[in-house]
Amino acid sequence: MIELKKSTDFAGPEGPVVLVIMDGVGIGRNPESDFVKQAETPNLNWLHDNALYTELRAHGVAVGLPDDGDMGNSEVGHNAIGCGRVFEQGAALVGKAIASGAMYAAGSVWQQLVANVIAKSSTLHFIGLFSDGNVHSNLNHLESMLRTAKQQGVKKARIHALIDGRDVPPTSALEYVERFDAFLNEINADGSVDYCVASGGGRMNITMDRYNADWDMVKRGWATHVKAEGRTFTSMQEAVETFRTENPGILDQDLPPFVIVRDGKPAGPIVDGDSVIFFNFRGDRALEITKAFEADELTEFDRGTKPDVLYAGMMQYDGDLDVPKLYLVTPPAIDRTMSEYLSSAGVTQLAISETQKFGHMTYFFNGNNSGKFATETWQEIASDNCPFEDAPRMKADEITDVVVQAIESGAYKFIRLNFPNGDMVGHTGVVSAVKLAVEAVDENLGKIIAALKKTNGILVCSADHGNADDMYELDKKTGGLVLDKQGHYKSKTAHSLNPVPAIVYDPSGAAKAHLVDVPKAGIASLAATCLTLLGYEPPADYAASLVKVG
Ligand SMILES: O=C(O)[C@H](O)COP(=O)(O)O
Ligand SMILES: [Mn+2]
Ligand SMILES: [Mn+2]
Repeated sequence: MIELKKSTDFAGPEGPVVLVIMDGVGIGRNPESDFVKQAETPNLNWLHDNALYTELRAHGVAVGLPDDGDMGNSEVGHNAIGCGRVFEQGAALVGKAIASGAMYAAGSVWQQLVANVIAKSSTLHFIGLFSDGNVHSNLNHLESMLRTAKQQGVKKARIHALIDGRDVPPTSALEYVERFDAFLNEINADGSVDYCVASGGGRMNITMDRYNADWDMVKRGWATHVKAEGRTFTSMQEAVETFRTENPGILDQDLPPFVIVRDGKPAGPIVDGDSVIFFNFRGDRALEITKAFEADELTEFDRGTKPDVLYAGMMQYDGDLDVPKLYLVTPPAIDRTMSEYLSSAGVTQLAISETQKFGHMTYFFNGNNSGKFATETWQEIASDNCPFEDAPRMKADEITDVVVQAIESGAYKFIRLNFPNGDMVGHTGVVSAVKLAVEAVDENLGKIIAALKKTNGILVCSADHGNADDMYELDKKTGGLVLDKQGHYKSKTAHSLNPVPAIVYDPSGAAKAHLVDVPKAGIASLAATCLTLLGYEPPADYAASLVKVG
């Protein structure tokens, strides 16, 4: 049984502590590409000057990624914030399991998948994000698995490639296609194996929906990968080039689905007896396609006859639901989350966001577990299914209405919320909309501050990683902004490597909070900060609180 100790310095505020995660709102380094700076943000500006303000690391090893060249992301960010500690995550763990050979060892799930296709002379399929963004997947992992499959006697492999452009530059698909074609040429060269791409499409068009926002994406993915139904091409390169000619300006993430044909037939439908690996390590966008492969009954769409395959995920995606049944790498054992501690102390908690980030504040925040603790209430505001550049306010106003009511009701001592705008609109690359998105967050922050003033609550405001603060491509060598042929800045849709703000505002002053020096502080310190402000002693192994009280 875990236990949270009351602080002897401060009994906690009269009103609630409200943790606001401004998804994708970092602190930019280049004013021209920083659309947080360029937005009108009177509330953030005021907080910067009048509240406790510091900067936190939100990328690389500070959030459990393999190295400091890795940008932050929502999974590792919300895990760190909610769990108060830094755990090595999918990107690092899969890399290590491959390097040590543990992933392929005798008795492993990998061995079961390989044995299945060898025994049945069937096909080993790989579905996943065709990327080296290290957010959901890494192409290095796919290439390692294909090499190992060849060594172990797998004759036929098919790859179903979800084109990225969201964790990597927006129209970079052909760079990955070229790299992978060269890899396939090499691996197929001695004629002993037949490995090729069978289908694919843009990741925001097929397969990788999350949080039940749009199951039609999964339906299209199923038709494409499993049934091999759809528009046909002879190569992935031909598909990408054709779609771009037909729709100039289309981003990779939105590319339509495609099926590859060889000798007039689809190259790789998924059929009875095959093995299937979903090679993304991150869970949010893996859970729905996993359900489509695993569930006996599926109500979300008509799958037709489900092929009888051996299915595995790269990792376990949900520790509470034990999904998927088979997985290649064990995720970090994340225990004693802030939600669990608060629940053990009887502290009432509200978690809220709109659909696109709802699981971030619940499932990710609680360490990739979908179970709810006793004192938690979860509230989801339905997201619109529209291009977010057309509706940059998203549901920020609606989320805030509920939060303000929750603050004023006195029903919750701790409220946590995520405003998706900076991130979701940031991923579109449309900078005029990004500005409006950040302004919507700022305006709603103002309403939350007003409610906290009325109730003597405390605001903790931060972000999980940057995005809107870095909207143009940077030259990796010089760090300067890249220009396209017309001399314009090149738009960027991925997250940034920038730090994020951390703000503590206690309008009544009851906590007598002051900042303490936490060397190399990262966003994991937000958990201990919230616990301190609620009047508790943070657990000894949590990353240090940013404030002292009393
Ligand atoms: O899944 C996504 O939308 C992107 O790959 C990463 O964005 P997120 O980490 O902010 O969700
Ligand atoms: Mn995020
Ligand atoms: Mn994002």
